[in-house]
Amino acid sequence: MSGIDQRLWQRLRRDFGRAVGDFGLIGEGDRIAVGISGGKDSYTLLLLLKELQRRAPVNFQVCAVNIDSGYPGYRTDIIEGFLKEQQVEYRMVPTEHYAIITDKRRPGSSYCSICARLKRGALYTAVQEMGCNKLALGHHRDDFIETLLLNQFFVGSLKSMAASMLADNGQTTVIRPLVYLAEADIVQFSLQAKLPVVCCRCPVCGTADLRRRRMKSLLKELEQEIPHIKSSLLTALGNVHPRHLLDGALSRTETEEESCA
Ligand SMILES: Nc1ncnc2c1ncn2[C@@H]1O[C@H](COP(=O)(O)OP(=O)(O)OP(=O)(O)O)[C@@H](O)[C@H]1O
Repeated sequence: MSGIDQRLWQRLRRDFGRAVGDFGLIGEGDRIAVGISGGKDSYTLLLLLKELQRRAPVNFQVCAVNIDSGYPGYRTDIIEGFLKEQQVEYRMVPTEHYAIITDKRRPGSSYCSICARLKRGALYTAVQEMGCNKLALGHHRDDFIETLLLNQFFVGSLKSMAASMLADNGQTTVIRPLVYLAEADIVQFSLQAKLPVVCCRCPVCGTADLRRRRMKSLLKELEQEIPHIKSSLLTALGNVHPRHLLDGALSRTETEEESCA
């Protein structure tokens, strides 16, 4: 790609390819819809999938889908322009989500969680209608780590996200091929590639998710002292020792010797 630091581009491709391989994210004949929000992550995801398509030994198709939640000022025209330029099959889905949320939301309930739930439903429907078996989302390494911390700090649960998981509709496999990509690399790439990033324009855009922002700043602080903290936390997600947790429902297969490491 022109105008891009080649070492950065190689790193993104390497991390992306490693995730695809480690989690078996793409198979022969897959038809993958990329959820495109107009943000840096999903644009980058689309470009990396297209790049992989050119050199992968397996044949798969890539298309794109955008859900317009109906917030005034959301520049879907810019998103559509990008998708046209990329010569990718796409679907723009207008919805009444904004009106529904305004109408139905109970005082005190989270704006973001209702919006996300409606969006997810619309995405699954569109993906089915487009004949796709997979939906690719742009969550990256930092999203995984922050979600892990958020669940521990505020929910009392030990979980993050899956790199590959069958959706609740029982039909669509949701994949997250950016799991190994550092957000800082995606930011750099999006600037160098001049990606046409747009904001969703929801009423809480930029002010919501104070807790996630706190996790970000906490990790940044800790990184001064523990430079490898993010890679260690991500590794921890794939290195679980059920016997050393307190959930009685987990199988107790680990030996005592392993548990003393
Ligand atoms: N309006 C939308 N239409 C289609 N897909 C979406 C939309 N909003 C979010 N997604 C998908 O869900 C992923 C996670 O959404 P989230 O709102 O957390 O965005 P984000 O972390 O800011 O990422 P991005 O930079 O891609 O917006 C996105 O990367 C994208 O793949």
